[in-house]
Amino acid sequence: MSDATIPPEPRGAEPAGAESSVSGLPGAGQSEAELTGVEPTGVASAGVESAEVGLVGEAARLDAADRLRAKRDAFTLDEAIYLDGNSLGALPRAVPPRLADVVAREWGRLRIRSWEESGWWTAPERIGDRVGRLLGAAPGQVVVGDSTSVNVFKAVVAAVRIAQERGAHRDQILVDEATFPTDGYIAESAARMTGCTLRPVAARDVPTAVGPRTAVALVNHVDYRTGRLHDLPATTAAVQAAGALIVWDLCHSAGALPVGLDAHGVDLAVGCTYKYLNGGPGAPAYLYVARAHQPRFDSPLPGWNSHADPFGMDSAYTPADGAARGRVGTPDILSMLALEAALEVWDDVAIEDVRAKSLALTDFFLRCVEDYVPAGRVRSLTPAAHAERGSQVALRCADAGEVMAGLVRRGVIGDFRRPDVLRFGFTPLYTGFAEVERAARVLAAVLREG
Ligand SMILES: Cc1ncc(COP(=O)(O)O)c(C=O)c1O
Ligand SMILES: Nc1c(O)cccc1C(=O)C[C@H](N)C(=O)O
Repeated sequence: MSDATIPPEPRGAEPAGAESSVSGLPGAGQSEAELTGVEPTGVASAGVESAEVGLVGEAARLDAADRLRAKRDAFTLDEAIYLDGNSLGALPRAVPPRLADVVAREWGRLRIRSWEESGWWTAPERIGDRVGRLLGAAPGQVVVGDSTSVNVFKAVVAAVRIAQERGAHRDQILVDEATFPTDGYIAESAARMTGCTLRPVAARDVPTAVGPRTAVALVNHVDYRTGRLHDLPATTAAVQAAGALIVWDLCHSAGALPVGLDAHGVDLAVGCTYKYLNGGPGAPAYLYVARAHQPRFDSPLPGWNSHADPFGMDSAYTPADGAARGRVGTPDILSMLALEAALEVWDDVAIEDVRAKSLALTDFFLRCVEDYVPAGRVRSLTPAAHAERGSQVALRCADAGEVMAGLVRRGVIGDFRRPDVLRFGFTPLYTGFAEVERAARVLAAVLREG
């Protein structure tokens, strides 16, 4: 980042233990007016400044009380304020040495022996169990591999097949109408392949839209655009009461909040590992098939890796038992073992603590935005109610593209979703409250400039 600049903390704010926001940054030494484009003597500035003093102090107190604070050291981060972990999580420090060992020793020296001696062959299920723990799934139900898109395909087609065994009249797939596009595209193709029709409905209306003709409902746990958290227990119960199956896309909830797959009796779920699980760009995704469905899980992609005896090289397909039935072809070992190393950071972390901090971070950001940002410039699309909020804040803003570019220039990394959404993701393992306050302060400065 060549020109990361953060408006200085207000005079009088000396947060004990808080990181310095300016020293060492390219913006250090510039006046507030130079950084923000606002004269500090202005009326608005004076009002904002007194609010800042309180919020800077509060951020310091929240950071000091944060039980997850030390986890930040487990990641490679710099002076930029990284609020894009809901797109690509930061690099865990454990990954580079582990990958170096995998390449030099396991691949370089052990070569083909590593499939067995280094545990490569069983990595999809082993790492699946590790992901499963964070999703509330008992061992043996999650397999890691492929992309989320591919796992959506496997899950939806297999779920339709199970539903149609119950009754051939089940010929509708419900899909969350605001879904991340890939789920919609794949559900549409799955519908054509299985003789179903696709019915887009709002996620909150799935419980009332589901009926005797529904085979499957495919719903996002957290909406990628607004950050709205959908009601997984109630939606799952309603879909199942109608005799259909539910498939949840957990991309934006895994690693951010408790999901409770087993506790809520979810049928199938998919998700990626490169967001809050920090598995790296293109890290393998996962597929959860509840144990009760595994014997009937009829994969539309029955590759040799999911065969009961892969090295039997039999021309007839016999599916493996358990989660391995969700495998397809040779696992992407380098990415998979990078993910395994990335997951070590979770070993002593309770997802409930992560959720508590996530809500505190998003609450605090919303308050700072409310206090700092000129009235009427942004509107939050993210629900205020905790029960309806994931781990991101989405702000509607007319000139969102330029505003996000301005934020990134000043070292606040969020993302822009067309046409008018500023998205800020909060990763409790490495995001601090002082950063949140500074991000809101920079946002206000960029908006005043604009
Ligand atoms: C909800 C959701 N589903 C699916 C995907 C994409 O899946 P894939 O990993 O196949 O690109 C994303 C993000 O890219 C997403 O946010
Ligand atoms: N998967 C991504 C990629 O390969 C490039 C850029 C962004 C992504 C994303 O994950 C986007 C993300 N799912 C979203 O919520 O918008």
